[in-house]
Amino acid sequence: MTMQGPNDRDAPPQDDEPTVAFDATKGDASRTVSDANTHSTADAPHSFESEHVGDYRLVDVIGVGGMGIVYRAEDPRLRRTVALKVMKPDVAANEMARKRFLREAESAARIDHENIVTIYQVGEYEGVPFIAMGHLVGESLRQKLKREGRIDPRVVANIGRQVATGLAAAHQLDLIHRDIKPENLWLEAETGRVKILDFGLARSQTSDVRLTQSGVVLGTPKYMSPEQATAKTVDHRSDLFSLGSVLYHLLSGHEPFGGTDSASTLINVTQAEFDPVEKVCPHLHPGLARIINRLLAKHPSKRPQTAREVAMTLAEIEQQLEVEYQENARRQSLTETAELPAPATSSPALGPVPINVSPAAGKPPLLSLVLLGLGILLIGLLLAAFLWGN
Ligand SMILES: Nc1ncnc2c1ncn2[C@@H]1O[C@H](COP(=O)(O)OP(=O)(O)OP(=O)(O)O)[C@@H](O)[C@H]1O
Repeated sequence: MTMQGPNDRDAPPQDDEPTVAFDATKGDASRTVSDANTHSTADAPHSFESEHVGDYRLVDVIGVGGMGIVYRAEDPRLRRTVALKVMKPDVAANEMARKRFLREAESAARIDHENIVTIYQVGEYEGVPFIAMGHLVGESLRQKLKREGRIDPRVVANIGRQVATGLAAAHQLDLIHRDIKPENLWLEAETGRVKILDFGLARSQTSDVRLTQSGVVLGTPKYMSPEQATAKTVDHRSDLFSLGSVLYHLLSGHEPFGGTDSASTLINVTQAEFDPVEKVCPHLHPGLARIINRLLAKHPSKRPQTAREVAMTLAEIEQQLEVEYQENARRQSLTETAELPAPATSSPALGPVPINVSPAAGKPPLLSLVLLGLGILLIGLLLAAFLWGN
Protein backbone atom coordinates (compact mmCIF):
# COMPACT_ATOMS: atom_id res chain seq x y z
CA MET A 1 0.00 0.00 0.00
CA THR A 2 1.21 3.47 -0.78
CA MET A 3 1.64 5.88 2.08
CA GLN A 4 0.08 9.17 1.18
CA GLY A 5 1.16 12.59 2.33
CA PRO A 6 -0.75 15.05 4.47
CA ASN A 7 -2.95 16.31 1.66
CA ASP A 8 -4.67 12.94 1.65
CA ARG A 9 -5.07 12.71 5.34
CA ASP A 10 -6.57 14.61 8.15
CA ALA A 11 -3.56 16.66 9.05
CA PRO A 12 -4.33 19.17 11.80
CA PRO A 13 -4.58 22.77 10.61
CA GLN A 14 -1.30 24.64 10.83
CA ASP A 15 -1.59 28.31 11.61
CA ASP A 16 1.48 28.84 13.67
CA GLU A 17 4.34 31.21 13.12
CA PRO A 18 6.34 30.02 10.12
CA THR A 19 10.08 29.84 9.95
CA VAL A 20 11.21 31.92 7.02
CA ALA A 21 14.36 32.50 5.11
CA PHE A 22 14.79 36.21 4.60
CA ASP A 23 17.32 37.60 2.18
CA ALA A 24 18.86 40.46 4.13
CA THR A 25 20.98 41.48 1.17
CA LYS A 26 17.85 42.19 -0.89
CA GLY A 27 15.99 43.76 1.99
CA ASP A 28 12.82 41.88 1.24
CA ALA A 29 11.01 39.09 2.94
CA SER A 30 11.10 36.70 0.01
CA ARG A 31 10.72 33.35 1.60
CA THR A 32 13.07 30.77 0.23
CA VAL A 33 14.02 27.43 1.72
CA SER A 34 11.15 26.59 3.97
CA ASP A 35 8.44 29.04 3.10
CA ALA A 36 7.32 27.42 -0.10
CA ASN A 37 6.33 24.39 1.93
CA THR A 38 5.49 25.79 5.30
CA HIS A 39 2.34 24.39 6.77
CA SER A 40 0.80 23.67 3.44
CA THR A 41 -1.27 20.55 3.22
CA ALA A 42 -1.30 20.76 -0.54
CA ASP A 43 2.27 19.60 -1.05
CA ALA A 44 3.26 16.69 -3.22
CA PRO A 45 2.54 13.54 -1.22
CA HIS A 46 5.13 11.14 0.00
CA SER A 47 4.62 7.90 -1.77
CA PHE A 48 6.53 5.27 0.09
CA GLU A 49 6.05 1.74 -1.13
CA SER A 50 4.56 0.70 2.16
CA GLU A 51 3.24 2.20 5.33
CA HIS A 52 6.74 1.84 6.67
CA VAL A 53 9.70 4.14 6.78
CA GLY A 54 12.60 1.89 7.62
CA ASP A 55 11.47 -0.21 10.51
CA TYR A 56 8.84 2.27 11.60
CA ARG A 57 5.16 1.69 10.86
CA LEU A 58 3.43 4.98 10.04
CA VAL A 59 0.16 5.48 11.92
CA ASP A 60 -1.00 8.99 11.04
CA VAL A 61 0.14 12.54 10.38
CA ILE A 62 0.68 14.69 13.46
CA GLY A 63 1.67 17.89 11.75
CA VAL A 64 3.42 19.53 8.83
CA GLY A 65 6.33 21.89 9.26
CA GLY A 66 8.56 23.81 6.92
CA MET A 67 11.01 21.00 6.33
CA GLY A 68 9.13 17.85 7.00
CA ILE A 69 6.03 15.92 7.86
CA VAL A 70 5.73 14.57 11.38
CA TYR A 71 4.07 11.16 11.63
CA ARG A 72 2.96 9.21 14.64
CA ALA A 73 4.71 5.88 14.07
CA GLU A 74 5.42 2.63 15.83
CA ASP A 75 8.76 1.10 16.51
CA PRO A 76 7.82 -2.60 16.39
CA ARG A 77 11.08 -3.79 17.91
CA LEU A 78 10.82 -1.69 21.04
CA ARG A 79 7.01 -1.55 20.88
CA ARG A 80 6.82 2.14 21.44
CA THR A 81 5.20 5.07 19.70
CA VAL A 82 7.57 7.60 18.20
CA ALA A 83 7.25 10.90 16.35
CA LEU A 84 8.84 10.38 12.95
CA LYS A 85 9.84 13.53 11.15
CA VAL A 86 10.29 12.73 7.48
CA MET A 87 11.75 15.33 5.21
CA LYS A 88 9.54 16.50 2.39
CA PRO A 89 10.96 14.99 -0.83
CA ASP A 90 10.97 18.32 -2.67
CA VAL A 91 12.90 19.89 0.19
CA ALA A 92 15.27 16.89 0.24
CA ALA A 93 16.10 17.72 -3.36
CA ASN A 94 17.72 20.89 -2.04
CA GLU A 95 21.16 19.84 -0.86
CA MET A 96 21.50 22.73 1.60
CA ALA A 97 18.12 22.04 3.17
CA ARG A 98 18.90 18.32 3.40
CA LYS A 99 22.12 19.10 5.22
CA ARG A 100 20.25 21.42 7.53
CA PHE A 101 17.66 18.77 8.30
CA LEU A 102 20.33 16.19 9.11
CA ARG A 103 22.15 18.78 11.17
CA GLU A 104 18.98 19.24 13.23
CA ALA A 105 19.00 15.58 14.06
CA GLU A 106 22.69 15.32 14.75
CA SER A 107 22.69 18.44 16.91
CA ALA A 108 19.70 17.43 18.96
CA ALA A 109 20.85 13.82 19.30
CA ARG A 110 23.96 15.03 21.11
CA ILE A 111 21.92 16.54 23.89
CA ASP A 112 20.56 14.36 26.64
CA HIS A 113 18.38 16.61 28.74
CA GLU A 114 14.89 16.38 30.19
CA ASN A 115 13.92 19.74 28.66
CA ILE A 116 14.88 18.74 25.14
CA VAL A 117 13.05 16.16 23.06
CA THR A 118 14.95 12.87 22.81
CA ILE A 119 16.21 11.79 19.40
CA TYR A 120 16.20 7.99 19.02
CA GLN A 121 17.46 7.57 15.50
CA VAL A 122 18.54 9.50 12.45
CA GLY A 123 18.39 7.78 9.07
CA GLU A 124 17.49 7.85 5.41
CA TYR A 125 14.82 5.81 3.64
CA GLU A 126 14.56 5.72 -0.15
CA GLY A 127 16.79 8.77 -0.22
CA VAL A 128 14.60 10.72 2.21
CA PRO A 129 16.09 11.65 5.61
CA PHE A 130 14.08 11.01 8.76
CA ILE A 131 14.38 11.49 12.51
CA ALA A 132 12.73 9.25 15.09
CA MET A 133 12.12 11.10 18.33
CA GLY A 134 10.14 10.89 21.53
CA HIS A 135 6.43 11.16 20.90
CA LEU A 136 5.15 14.02 23.02
CA VAL A 137 1.67 14.16 24.46
CA GLY A 138 0.32 17.54 25.48
CA GLU A 139 0.36 20.79 23.57
CA SER A 140 2.69 23.39 22.19
CA LEU A 141 2.87 26.80 23.84
CA ARG A 142 1.23 28.16 20.70
CA GLN A 143 -1.81 26.00 21.37
CA LYS A 144 -1.86 27.02 25.03
CA LEU A 145 -1.67 30.68 24.02
CA LYS A 146 -4.54 30.18 21.62
CA ARG A 147 -6.66 28.70 24.39
CA GLU A 148 -5.72 31.03 27.22
CA GLY A 149 -4.67 34.29 25.56
CA ARG A 150 -2.38 35.27 28.45
CA ILE A 151 -0.66 32.98 30.89
CA ASP A 152 -0.30 33.35 34.63
CA PRO A 153 3.11 34.82 35.66
CA ARG A 154 3.76 31.91 38.04
CA VAL A 155 3.37 29.47 35.13
CA VAL A 156 5.42 31.72 32.85
CA ALA A 157 8.30 31.79 35.34
CA ASN A 158 8.16 28.00 35.51
CA ILE A 159 8.12 27.60 31.72
CA GLY A 160 10.92 30.14 31.32
CA ARG A 161 13.05 28.41 33.92
CA GLN A 162 12.64 25.05 32.16
CA VAL A 163 13.42 26.45 28.70
CA ALA A 164 16.46 28.28 30.02
CA THR A 165 17.66 25.07 31.69
CA GLY A 166 17.32 23.15 28.39
CA LEU A 167 19.09 25.94 26.51
CA ALA A 168 21.90 25.94 29.04
CA ALA A 169 22.49 22.24 28.28
CA ALA A 170 22.52 22.92 24.52
CA HIS A 171 24.74 25.99 24.85
CA GLN A 172 27.20 23.99 26.88
CA LEU A 173 27.67 21.84 23.77
CA ASP A 174 28.08 25.00 21.68
CA LEU A 175 24.68 24.50 20.09
CA ILE A 176 22.40 27.43 19.41
CA HIS A 177 18.74 26.71 18.72
CA ARG A 178 18.03 29.82 16.60
CA ASP A 179 14.30 29.31 16.40
CA ILE A 180 12.88 29.49 19.92
CA LYS A 181 9.17 30.22 19.45
CA PRO A 182 5.90 29.00 21.02
CA GLU A 183 5.52 26.27 18.37
CA ASN A 184 8.85 24.76 19.32
CA LEU A 185 8.17 24.65 23.05
CA TRP A 186 6.06 21.72 24.16
CA LEU A 187 4.22 21.28 27.44
CA GLU A 188 3.95 17.62 28.39
CA ALA A 189 0.47 16.84 29.64
CA GLU A 190 1.21 14.55 32.57
CA THR A 191 4.43 15.93 33.95
CA GLY A 192 4.09 19.64 33.11
CA ARG A 193 7.61 19.36 31.75
CA VAL A 194 8.63 21.69 28.93
CA LYS A 195 10.49 20.18 25.98
CA ILE A 196 12.35 22.18 23.38
CA LEU A 197 11.63 20.85 19.90
CA ASP A 198 13.09 21.32 16.49
CA PHE A 199 16.74 22.06 16.56
CA GLY A 200 16.18 22.66 12.85
CA LEU A 201 18.31 25.73 12.72
CA ALA A 202 20.69 24.69 15.42
CA ARG A 203 24.31 24.33 14.60
CA SER A 204 27.62 24.31 16.30
CA GLN A 205 28.96 27.76 17.06
CA THR A 206 32.30 26.74 15.66
CA SER A 207 31.35 24.80 12.52
CA ASP A 208 29.61 25.52 9.23
CA VAL A 209 28.31 29.04 9.39
CA ARG A 210 27.86 29.41 5.65
CA LEU A 211 24.11 29.59 5.94
CA THR A 212 24.30 32.80 7.89
CA GLN A 213 27.29 34.25 6.10
CA SER A 214 25.46 34.07 2.77
CA GLY A 215 23.22 36.90 3.91
CA VAL A 216 20.21 34.65 4.30
CA VAL A 217 18.42 35.01 7.61
CA LEU A 218 16.84 31.91 9.07
CA GLY A 219 14.40 31.94 11.94
CA THR A 220 10.99 33.28 12.92
CA PRO A 221 10.80 37.09 12.62
CA LYS A 222 8.57 37.81 15.62
CA TYR A 223 10.92 36.13 18.07
CA MET A 224 14.19 36.71 16.26
CA SER A 225 17.09 38.60 17.80
CA PRO A 226 18.22 41.86 16.14
CA GLU A 227 21.61 40.34 15.26
CA GLN A 228 19.91 37.36 13.62
CA ALA A 229 17.51 39.66 11.77
CA THR A 230 20.44 41.54 10.26
CA ALA A 231 22.29 38.37 9.31
CA LYS A 232 25.13 39.10 11.69
CA THR A 233 27.01 36.33 13.44
CA VAL A 234 24.92 35.11 16.33
CA ASP A 235 25.87 33.38 19.53
CA HIS A 236 23.91 31.73 22.35
CA ARG A 237 22.61 35.14 23.52
CA SER A 238 20.41 35.21 20.42
CA ASP A 239 18.40 32.32 21.91
CA LEU A 240 18.07 34.35 25.12
CA PHE A 241 16.53 37.24 23.19
CA SER A 242 14.03 34.82 21.59
CA LEU A 243 13.22 33.37 24.99
CA GLY A 244 12.55 36.91 26.26
CA SER A 245 10.22 37.47 23.30
CA VAL A 246 8.30 34.28 24.01
CA LEU A 247 7.94 35.05 27.74
CA TYR A 248 6.75 38.57 26.91
CA HIS A 249 4.13 37.08 24.57
CA LEU A 250 2.96 34.53 27.17
CA LEU A 251 2.42 37.27 29.76
CA SER A 252 0.95 40.01 27.61
CA GLY A 253 -0.83 38.04 24.90
CA HIS A 254 1.21 39.63 22.10
CA GLU A 255 4.78 39.72 20.85
CA PRO A 256 7.04 42.63 21.84
CA PHE A 257 7.71 43.39 18.18
CA GLY A 258 4.85 43.05 15.76
CA GLY A 259 4.54 43.97 12.12
CA THR A 260 2.15 43.63 9.25
CA ASP A 261 4.55 41.35 7.40
CA SER A 262 7.93 39.68 7.87
CA ALA A 263 9.88 42.68 6.55
CA SER A 264 8.24 45.23 8.86
CA THR A 265 8.58 42.86 11.82
CA LEU A 266 12.30 42.50 11.12
CA ILE A 267 12.68 46.28 10.95
CA ASN A 268 10.83 46.62 14.26
CA VAL A 269 12.97 43.95 15.90
CA THR A 270 16.14 45.76 14.88
CA GLN A 271 15.05 49.38 15.34
CA ALA A 272 11.90 49.85 17.37
CA GLU A 273 11.64 50.05 21.13
CA PHE A 274 9.17 47.74 22.81
CA ASP A 275 6.75 48.65 25.58
CA PRO A 276 8.36 47.47 28.83
CA VAL A 277 6.55 44.34 29.95
CA GLU A 278 5.33 45.91 33.22
CA LYS A 279 3.52 48.52 31.14
CA VAL A 280 1.48 45.91 29.30
CA CYS A 281 1.15 43.67 32.37
CA PRO A 282 0.49 45.90 35.39
CA HIS A 283 1.25 44.43 38.85
CA LEU A 284 3.82 42.06 37.38
CA HIS A 285 6.49 40.76 39.77
CA PRO A 286 9.26 43.40 39.34
CA GLY A 287 11.98 40.75 39.12
CA LEU A 288 10.15 38.95 36.32
CA ALA A 289 9.61 42.24 34.45
CA ARG A 290 13.28 43.13 34.88
CA ILE A 291 14.69 39.91 33.47
CA ILE A 292 12.32 39.89 30.48
CA ASN A 293 13.19 43.50 29.62
CA ARG A 294 16.88 42.67 29.92
CA LEU A 295 16.53 39.60 27.68
CA LEU A 296 15.08 41.88 25.01
CA ALA A 297 18.03 44.28 24.95
CA LYS A 298 19.03 45.07 21.38
CA HIS A 299 22.71 44.50 22.06
CA PRO A 300 23.70 41.02 23.28
CA SER A 301 26.13 42.49 25.82
CA LYS A 302 23.22 44.18 27.62
CA ARG A 303 21.33 40.89 28.06
CA PRO A 304 21.88 38.31 30.80
CA GLN A 305 24.97 36.54 29.53
CA THR A 306 24.10 32.88 30.03
CA ALA A 307 21.02 30.66 29.96
CA ARG A 308 22.15 29.26 33.30
CA GLU A 309 21.98 32.71 34.87
CA VAL A 310 18.49 33.19 33.41
CA ALA A 311 17.39 29.79 34.73
CA MET A 312 18.67 30.63 38.22
CA THR A 313 16.98 34.04 38.30
CA LEU A 314 13.70 32.58 37.07
CA ALA A 315 13.91 29.77 39.64
CA GLU A 316 14.09 32.39 42.44
CA ILE A 317 11.18 34.36 40.98
CA GLU A 318 9.18 31.18 40.54
CA GLN A 319 9.70 30.35 44.20
CA GLN A 320 8.61 33.81 45.33
CA LEU A 321 5.52 33.67 43.13
CA GLU A 322 4.71 30.22 44.47
CA VAL A 323 4.91 31.44 48.10
CA GLU A 324 2.72 34.41 47.18
CA TYR A 325 0.25 32.11 45.46
CA GLN A 326 0.05 29.72 48.43
CA GLU A 327 -0.39 32.66 50.80
CA ASN A 328 -3.21 34.10 48.67
CA ALA A 329 -4.86 30.69 48.43
CA ARG A 330 -4.67 30.32 52.25
CA ARG A 331 -6.13 33.81 52.79
CA GLN A 332 -8.84 33.15 50.27
CA SER A 333 -9.85 29.91 51.97
CA LEU A 334 -9.92 31.66 55.40
CA THR A 335 -12.17 34.39 54.01
CA GLU A 336 -14.44 31.83 52.48
CA THR A 337 -14.69 29.92 55.78
CA ALA A 338 -15.52 33.15 57.66
CA GLU A 339 -18.22 33.98 55.13
CA LEU A 340 -19.90 30.59 55.44
CA PRO A 341 -23.44 30.83 57.00
CA ALA A 342 -24.02 29.18 60.42
CA PRO A 343 -25.18 25.58 60.14
CA ALA A 344 -28.91 25.54 59.36
CA THR A 345 -31.28 24.17 62.07
CA SER A 346 -34.22 23.80 59.76
CA SER A 347 -34.55 22.45 56.30
CA PRO A 348 -32.63 24.63 53.81
CA ALA A 349 -35.63 24.26 51.52
CA LEU A 350 -37.52 26.53 53.87
CA GLY A 351 -35.16 29.34 53.12
CA PRO A 352 -33.04 31.43 55.44
CA VAL A 353 -34.31 31.99 58.93
CA PRO A 354 -35.08 35.73 59.44
CA ILE A 355 -32.65 37.23 61.90
CA ASN A 356 -34.23 39.36 64.71
CA VAL A 357 -32.07 42.47 64.88
CA SER A 358 -34.08 44.18 67.76
CA PRO A 359 -31.90 44.68 70.89
CA ALA A 360 -34.95 43.89 73.13
CA ALA A 361 -35.57 40.65 71.35
CA GLY A 362 -36.64 37.88 73.79
CA LYS A 363 -37.52 40.32 76.65
CA PRO A 364 -41.21 41.26 77.64
CA PRO A 365 -41.95 44.85 76.48
CA LEU A 366 -42.29 47.48 79.31
CA LEU A 367 -45.75 48.70 78.16
CA SER A 368 -47.19 45.18 78.47
CA LEU A 369 -45.90 44.92 82.07
CA VAL A 370 -47.51 48.29 83.01
CA LEU A 371 -50.85 47.30 81.44
CA LEU A 372 -50.71 43.95 83.22
CA GLY A 373 -50.10 45.71 86.58
CA LEU A 374 -52.98 48.15 86.00
CA GLY A 375 -55.27 45.26 85.07
CA ILE A 376 -54.44 43.39 88.31
CA LEU A 377 -54.98 46.60 90.34
CA LEU A 378 -58.39 47.19 88.70
CA ILE A 379 -59.53 43.61 89.38
CA GLY A 380 -58.38 44.00 93.02
CA LEU A 381 -60.40 47.26 93.46
CA LEU A 382 -63.53 45.74 91.90
CA LEU A 383 -63.23 42.69 94.17
CA ALA A 384 -62.83 44.90 97.28
CA ALA A 385 -65.87 47.06 96.32
CA PHE A 386 -67.94 43.91 95.81
CA LEU A 387 -66.98 42.41 99.20
CA TRP A 388 -67.51 45.78 100.97
CA GLY A 389 -71.01 46.11 99.42
CA ASN A 390 -72.01 42.75 100.80
N1 LIG B 1 8.12 14.92 19.03
C1 LIG B 1 6.89 15.30 18.72
N2 LIG B 1 5.82 14.77 19.33
C2 LIG B 1 4.56 15.18 19.03
N3 LIG B 1 4.28 16.11 18.08
C3 LIG B 1 5.31 16.67 17.41
C4 LIG B 1 6.65 16.30 17.68
N4 LIG B 1 7.45 17.04 16.87
C5 LIG B 1 6.64 17.81 16.15
N5 LIG B 1 5.36 17.61 16.45
C6 LIG B 1 4.18 18.24 15.84
O1 LIG B 1 4.36 18.32 14.46
C7 LIG B 1 4.18 19.67 14.00
C8 LIG B 1 5.19 19.94 12.90
O2 LIG B 1 6.47 20.03 13.48
P1 LIG B 1 7.73 20.62 12.74
O3 LIG B 1 8.84 20.67 13.70
O4 LIG B 1 7.97 19.87 11.49
O5 LIG B 1 7.29 22.05 12.24
P2 LIG B 1 7.09 23.48 12.93
O6 LIG B 1 8.05 23.66 14.05
O7 LIG B 1 5.63 23.65 13.26
O8 LIG B 1 7.38 24.44 11.74
P3 LIG B 1 8.80 24.89 11.14
O9 LIG B 1 9.61 23.66 10.93
O10 LIG B 1 8.42 25.57 9.89
O11 LIG B 1 9.39 25.80 12.16
C9 LIG B 1 4.40 20.54 15.23
O12 LIG B 1 3.61 21.69 15.17
C10 LIG B 1 3.96 19.65 16.36
O13 LIG B 1 2.58 19.84 16.58
